[in-house]
Amino acid sequence: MEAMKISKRFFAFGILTCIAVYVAYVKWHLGSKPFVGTTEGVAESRGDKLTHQAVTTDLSVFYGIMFDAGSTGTRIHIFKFAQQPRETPRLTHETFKALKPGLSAYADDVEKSGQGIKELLEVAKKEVPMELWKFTPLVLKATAGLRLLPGEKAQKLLEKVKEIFQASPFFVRDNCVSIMNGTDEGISAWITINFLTGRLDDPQRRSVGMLDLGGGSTQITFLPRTKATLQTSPSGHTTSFQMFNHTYKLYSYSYLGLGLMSARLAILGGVEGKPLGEGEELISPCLSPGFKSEWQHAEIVYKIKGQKAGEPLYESCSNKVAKMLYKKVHRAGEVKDLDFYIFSYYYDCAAEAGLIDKEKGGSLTVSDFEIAAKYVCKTMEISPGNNPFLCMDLTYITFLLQELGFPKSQGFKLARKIDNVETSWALGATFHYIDSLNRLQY
Ligand SMILES: O=c1[nH]cnc2c1ncn2[C@@H]1O[C@H](COP(=O)(O)OP(=O)(O)O)[C@@H](O)[C@H]1O
Ligand SMILES: [Ca+2]
Repeated sequence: MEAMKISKRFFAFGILTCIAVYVAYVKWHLGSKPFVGTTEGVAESRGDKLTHQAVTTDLSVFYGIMFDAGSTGTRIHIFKFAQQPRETPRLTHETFKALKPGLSAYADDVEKSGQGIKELLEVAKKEVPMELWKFTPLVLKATAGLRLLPGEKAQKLLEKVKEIFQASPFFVRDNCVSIMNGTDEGISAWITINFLTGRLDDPQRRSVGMLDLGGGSTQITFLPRTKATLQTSPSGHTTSFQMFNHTYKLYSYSYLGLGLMSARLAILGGVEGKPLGEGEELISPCLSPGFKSEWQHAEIVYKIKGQKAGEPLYESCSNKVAKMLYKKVHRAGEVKDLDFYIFSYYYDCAAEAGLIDKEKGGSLTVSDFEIAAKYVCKTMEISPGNNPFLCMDLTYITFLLQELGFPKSQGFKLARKIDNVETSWALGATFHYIDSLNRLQY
């Protein structure tokens, strides 16, 4: 694969420094075995034999493993970095594998939760050369699924994962398994997208914002250009973070319960974690009239039903969605002047509706979602089709984007991968983690 250059200024310098310190750190931490594929400079100081080895294997290779324990699935990202002597390191490859359901589905059967984690760890063992296993950091971060679970249940699941991680041959620290807070999730995804589009290392290029629509929560993150945005934001909506000797002041907020699956439940009138009573069913104006089925969410099965035919489906559904979203979302004025990438269920729904190519992604406006919602809802007045939720989902997205402050004409970019790397928070979080190892040293 064509390698991507991290390169230039602070970012290149930062990553160089932090990898060097990180190597020093793991060597110090784990003993003094020579580091395979060490750089020429390091090897020279270690005597003839190693110098010779460095000439023949002059490429340093580093890996980082990040598990994304999302509400609807668990995914492993294995990142490979390469560094030529005296050159900046490059992200050269990502291996990605996803499993369903998410960790939270095993809340009442913790033992079973380990199976998927072990399966994904096997992928890492195949991908990372054996001699680098113990230098390769292994981390799991959980998002909305575990945030929504009672604390004790979530902790038990995390303990189980930690046990498995500690028994693995990879480099694990005490904080290797955690629930990530929503702001960090947004920041990490923002780092990923700005890194992959080459904006982090080029101050001349304006950064892009990002919107992620998960199953349980949804995030908005961008770098404000006006002071007014930072000054008028509600508390908790702005954040400062440091990475590679640079401080960023971002607008970032995660709405727990407004991920697509949680939103479906709220639109249907259900309550998270609460099963329906005997004979009860959820009747929705967003489902095809007369449609009847069962829907499972967070391990609970709900009986669901469409409303009797009457008002046009899009009108009745949008009234319901607007009510559900009323006063839940902050409108940041500046967003209409910025470029945004949108991820996850925004992408999946757009692909499902045929608005973008499933593989290649594309560009869409809020209006495109609205037109698709109106069209799909119209067809659902006759038949539920293959995806009985599509009218609801597209209507929800249309309203959510407007509640966030985007006008109908706003365009968005949709990309699942850029240069063969998943556009997920995982890469940004890996950079951040490596940087935190760096800070640990000083
Ligand atoms: O790395 C990824 N690559 C592709 N899609 C992803 C990735 N991570 C999450 N998704 C998408 O995110 C959505 C589910 O969100 P998730 O399960 O992460 O919920 P959460 O973020 O609310 O915990 C799905 O559309 C899934 O395809
Ligand atoms: Ca997610």
